[in-house]
Amino acid sequence: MGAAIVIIIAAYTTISLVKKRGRLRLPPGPPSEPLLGHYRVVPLDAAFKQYNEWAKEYNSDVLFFQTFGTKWIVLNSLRSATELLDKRGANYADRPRFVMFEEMGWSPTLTWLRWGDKYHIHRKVLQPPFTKSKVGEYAGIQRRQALICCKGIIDNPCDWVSSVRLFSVAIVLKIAYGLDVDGPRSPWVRLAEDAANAVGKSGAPASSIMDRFPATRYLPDWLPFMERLRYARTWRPAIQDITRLPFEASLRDMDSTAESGSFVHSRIRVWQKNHEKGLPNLFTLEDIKGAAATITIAGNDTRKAQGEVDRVLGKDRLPTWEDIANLPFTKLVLQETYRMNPLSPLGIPHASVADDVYNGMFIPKSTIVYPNVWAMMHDESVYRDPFRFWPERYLPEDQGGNGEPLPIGNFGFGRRICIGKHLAENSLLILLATMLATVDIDWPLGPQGRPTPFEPEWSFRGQAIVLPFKASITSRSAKSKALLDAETDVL
Ligand code: HEM
Repeated sequence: MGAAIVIIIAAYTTISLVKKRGRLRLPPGPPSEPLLGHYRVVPLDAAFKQYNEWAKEYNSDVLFFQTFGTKWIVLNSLRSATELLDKRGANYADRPRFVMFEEMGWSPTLTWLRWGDKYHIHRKVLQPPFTKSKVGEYAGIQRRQALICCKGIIDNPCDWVSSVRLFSVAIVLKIAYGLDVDGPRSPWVRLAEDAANAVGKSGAPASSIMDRFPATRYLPDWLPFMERLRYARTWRPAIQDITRLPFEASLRDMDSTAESGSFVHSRIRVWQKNHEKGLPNLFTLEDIKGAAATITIAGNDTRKAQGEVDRVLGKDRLPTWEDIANLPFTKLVLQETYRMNPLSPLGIPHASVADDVYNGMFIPKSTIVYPNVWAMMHDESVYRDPFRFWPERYLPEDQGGNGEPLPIGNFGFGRRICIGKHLAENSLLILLATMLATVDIDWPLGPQGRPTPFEPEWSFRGQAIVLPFKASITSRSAKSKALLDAETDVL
């Protein structure tokens, strides 16, 4: 019975596609399997690398795939991504349905919402607190957490990962809920980390068997090919906890009048006012909960940069926000980090609203669109020696650089571009500048007691997540340590 349904869906999709596209061709792609289409052809791990290989093999920056009636294309060049997702943005502003994330227990959240009224309300509420000018209000929190992070790294170098986790969690929990996180062992850090891992290792968004064929979400999860349904159900409590627990704690704070300017507190005040006046609340309490969780989930040749930091600061103080403008090379280091390892190598997929034609290729309505950001950032025709970490590549030729363009796409494209871009960039810049001023990071010591280079390992199941690695971490100098201790003592 199940097989018959699959055959009917596959036949129906093929016939309607042939009818609609007339003489236009679909973008090319590798051969598919009978019934399953490309389901087993695309690898779960590091799919972006395989897509990049296929783009070369089929000599096309746009590739087409389908399975169980679900169609998707992959954009492997910046040119196609800008043309479709930016210039024709209105037609590509939708998202596919994220069935696996529904199964994981997500409430309505901006990132996964389909294009429509609910989406517009969420974006209207969530965007203003994160505009370029508004994020300046979080500068104090960010600098404070950068200092705490660097002190933690120096005091406990073997567990540098916990200090970095604390940095990102403490900033977003303060902004979203007004919560203070008191150290790397805080249960809030664990909670946010679990939820980020649940999403980050769940595979490229909208690519599970449930996303391709939603009825499979009702199958028993012990079946051998339902690995990702098992994953979704295992991690469901983590998503439910991150949505519920900080929200409840934030409401308790509000009751005890320890109110902050946090996102939740200000939205609850709006909600209460409307409620008292008998006005409709389009942004419901469930929406506030989901939006705050979104902020939490959504929310890195250093010696040369160190030299720049030293020149700007001298050695008698630690970086402040005023210094950031004078650290152009440090900014390039950050850009090169984005380029080498984009956090979401296949972005977060968009979906097309209506049929379209690009370079003579037919793109049907409701096609899922993945920008292969990793391929764009490793394009040899744009970046010479793309696997080399080389921040100078962006400098003009007369300054010893290569005049290459800054990477585009790490924060997405078009109407769905990341709302947290400015917040994230500021956080990373102040952390990087503070690290450069206070910490020396080198290769770990090998058996002969000498620094030994190695390649860190990555998890590429979904987001690109570097696995914890050992490094030799020391304070840069007694003076920088004393400055750090003095500043963190008074926090
Ligand atoms: C380095 C950190 C971050 C990176 C690399 C990143 C990257 C991205 C990407 C690739 C997208 C998809 C854009 C698209 O669909 O084309 C996105 C969307 C989004 N990001 Fe971020 N993000 C970061 C930090 C943040 C932070 C701190 C927040 C919270 C304030 C945030 C909130 C969002 C939201 C709400 C969306 C969905 C926008 C929509 O669908 O309309 N992000 N982000």
